[in-house]
Amino acid sequence: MNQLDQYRHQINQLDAQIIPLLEQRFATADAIANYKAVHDQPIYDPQREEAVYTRLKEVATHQDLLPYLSTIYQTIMQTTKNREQQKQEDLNHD
Ligand SMILES: C=C(O[C@@H]1C=C(C(=O)O)C=C[C@H]1O)C(=O)O
Repeated sequence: MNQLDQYRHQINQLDAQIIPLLEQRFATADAIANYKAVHDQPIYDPQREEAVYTRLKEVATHQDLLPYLSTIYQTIMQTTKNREQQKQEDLNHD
């Protein structure tokens, strides 16, 4: 294996850890969306999203990566909300 292949192997292994964690995050967001539906609460919670960004700053060990991590979290949270919205619409149309 040349150096490039070794690095890519390392990325594959990291992705194999990240993907199941993202799957768990979506599953937990499903549970939250169900709770919110039962308790008549909106899917979007800006205060909670601010708290997620604050925690990101606390947890990140490479502060120079924060803008990039923030972009990733924007996408994760937007995707989560889109998915939960879609699931609710599907349920309402059944
Ligand atoms: C999952 C939630 O719902 C939405 C999605 C969030 C997320 O993906 O972290 C955060 C806040 C909400 O806009 C939640 O309220 O915790």
